Amino acid sequence: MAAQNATSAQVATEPEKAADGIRDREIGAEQHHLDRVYRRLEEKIHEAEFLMDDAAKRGQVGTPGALAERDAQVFRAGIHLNRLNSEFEDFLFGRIDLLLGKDGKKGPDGAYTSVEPADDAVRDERAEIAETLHIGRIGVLDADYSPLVIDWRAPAAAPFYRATPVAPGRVVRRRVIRSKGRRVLGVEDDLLRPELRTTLDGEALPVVGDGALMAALGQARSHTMRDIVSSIQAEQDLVIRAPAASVTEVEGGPGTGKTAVALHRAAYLLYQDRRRYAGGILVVSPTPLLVAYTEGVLPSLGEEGQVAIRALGSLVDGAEADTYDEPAVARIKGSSRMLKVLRKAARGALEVPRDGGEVPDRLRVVAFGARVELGAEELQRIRQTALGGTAPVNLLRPRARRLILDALWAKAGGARRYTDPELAAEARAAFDEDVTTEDDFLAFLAAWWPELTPRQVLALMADERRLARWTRRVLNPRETRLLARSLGRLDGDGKGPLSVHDVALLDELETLLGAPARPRKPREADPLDQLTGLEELMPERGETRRERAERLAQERRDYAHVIVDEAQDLTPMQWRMVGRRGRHATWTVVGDPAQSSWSDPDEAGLARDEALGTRPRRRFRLTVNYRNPAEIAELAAKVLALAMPGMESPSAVRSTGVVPRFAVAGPDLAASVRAEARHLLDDVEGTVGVVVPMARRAEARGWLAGLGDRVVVLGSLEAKGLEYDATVVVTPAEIADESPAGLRVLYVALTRATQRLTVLAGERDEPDADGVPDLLRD
Ligand SMILES: Nc1ncnc2c1ncn2[C@@H]1O[C@H](COP(=O)(O)OP(=O)(O)OP(=O)(O)O)[C@@H](O)[C@H]1O
Repeated sequence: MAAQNATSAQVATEPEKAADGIRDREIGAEQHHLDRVYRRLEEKIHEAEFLMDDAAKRGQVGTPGALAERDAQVFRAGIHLNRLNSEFEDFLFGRIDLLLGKDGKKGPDGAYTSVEPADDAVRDERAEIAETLHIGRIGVLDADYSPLVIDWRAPAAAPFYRATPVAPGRVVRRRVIRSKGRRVLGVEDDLLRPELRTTLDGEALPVVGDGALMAALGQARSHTMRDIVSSIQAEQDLVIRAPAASVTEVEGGPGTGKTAVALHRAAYLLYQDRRRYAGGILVVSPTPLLVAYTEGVLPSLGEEGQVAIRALGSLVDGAEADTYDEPAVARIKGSSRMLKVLRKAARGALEVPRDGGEVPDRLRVVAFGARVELGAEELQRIRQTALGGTAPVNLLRPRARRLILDALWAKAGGARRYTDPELAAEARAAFDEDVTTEDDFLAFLAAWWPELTPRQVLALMADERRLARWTRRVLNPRETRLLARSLGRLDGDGKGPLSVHDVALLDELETLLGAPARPRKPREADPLDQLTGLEELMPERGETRRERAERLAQERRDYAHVIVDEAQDLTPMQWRMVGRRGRHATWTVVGDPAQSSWSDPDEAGLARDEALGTRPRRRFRLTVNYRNPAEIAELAAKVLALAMPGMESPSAVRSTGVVPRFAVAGPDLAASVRAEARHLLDDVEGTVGVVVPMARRAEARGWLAGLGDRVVVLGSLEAKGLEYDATVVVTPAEIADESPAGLRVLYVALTRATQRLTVLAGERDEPDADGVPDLLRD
């Protein structure tokens, strides 16, 4: 049998030989073009180097502006060549052959702008190719400014992605070119106007291969995501190039390319309006695993540094959370009810003694040679008045200080002593000076109105009795207990492991507390201050109020565009956190309600609406599943029907002919998982993901030791957005039972594989004789 195969592989038929000949010729043609591109780039570098050299030799020849321009040219050319040589394996990846355009107008990239062909471009099924464009990751112009390569994001490249046989526009043939370094390795063609196959210009237009998409989808997966720049599909391209105004919302099932599209959109926006977006695009991702998986995509598109990809647990500076609360706790922490609790906590924290001390209930000072005292009630009243403002608690401290001085001044009878306003102001200034330089007063203030950090307040919430005062009428006693217990991980200063949901609470507290004031720089007393009584409200460091506002805004980071991936998973509190980072931003929000692990979609929807504000929204839907073969998608659809009855699943674009495997775990679950993972490692070339219930995540880490780094184990919530050549989904019923959104989490787990899926049933799955779990039977 093997010998027979070898023979048939060696002897090619005549048509095969002819096809090989055409393929070689076409590869040769593309190689020729690529060589030309490289020659041109080298030329540009030499040109730029020469200019620089020349400029240096001639000293100050030319204006400084011209010299800077030359340097910039050298710099740009250098970057081009560097990228070409090192980063971009397939720098030049596409070509379109186009009919004559309707109006004959050309755009800035030298290509015809019209999408539609001229009326007489096709006559009696004959036509001429009027234009051939090569598409690449960056644009290159020839010496005569004709386009050698068009940037994939340029308008002229759009037909490469948008043309379909139903609406081909001017495109006759679309070609994907595969290359490595400077060598063209292959070409794959789609003929979009099959009627012109043999009649173009009187000659055949050769068509090679089955199209690039299938080739891309069949490739083995690694631990990092690839860009899809050479095979973006029309419905995806519409999203990528949607105008940036307002909010772009994208929904689509698993594997429809939402993440890929969102990242390509970031690159597109930067290309479109670099000035506006440079340094200001934030991509919010649900997990650090997904950040690690996707962060290589933008550099591969030539965009590095301008886009911040952050996991929800790392959005707040200094916090790096990747632990998960148990579902019941996560539900409390994520709910918008927490806002009320945190508001009370931020203010109530002032009343909690710090560092083993007490909150003082009286203030005694000596001023003008007399003792003046404020008692508990007076202090309480002052606190309430100060807290009457809506400003953040730390920023109300100067107001409280001022109110105390006022009260002391009144008590000391200061106001009565002077009738002349000028004298009164002077005396008051001296009084304030006396009081505020007393150590006792400073110690009192530090204890009575301490500057609070978000972490400290969070830690204070770990005391159940105290927390109960802040959760009254908002959380029930059981919820209060769960919340307090989960925060017990933190020490008195709030140090300790944070959960992903804690981070949104920290961010909310930061807003409620305000940044603690910086150490004051002693400054000359301004007589006007005394008169207006405003000095305490003036900011530190000699900043104006406006400067301070700007500094605070900058510290918070306001982005120009915010992309939210897996948006269905954001809790209301997380929406508030993300919303604060995009108050003036345009947005791209991608997600799939069917994959939501949040239990109350309506509550999250309201928070999302609030974060996005009243900006107009443009909605898109992606309908094709590029990840899962039909056999896997079909199985997952059974869970979808249970999780979200009536929700349509996306149609899978390919099929492998291999149905999912069902196995039943033996008494030693670890051994069963290992055996299944091993099987799959033999079956596929790339990665294997083992998805376990969250509760088994810790124990499962040891199960696969020694199997190599192609296989990874992850908790069901961590599987979000990731994909593997093959997956083992362990004990589906346990995953489904783990939280109110468990069925949707299971749907996510079942849709991670690009080739093979094994379902390993446990006892709770009630497998039938074929090992099929109850949940997955028809
Ligand atoms: N046009 C395309 N060409 C080639 N591959 C594609 C294309 N669109 C999507 N893919 C591939 O399909 C897979 C799924 O894409 P992606 O992860 O972006 O989907 P998703 O909608 O975010 O999925 P999920 O909702 O499950 O997280 C990826 O491997 C991606 O590279």
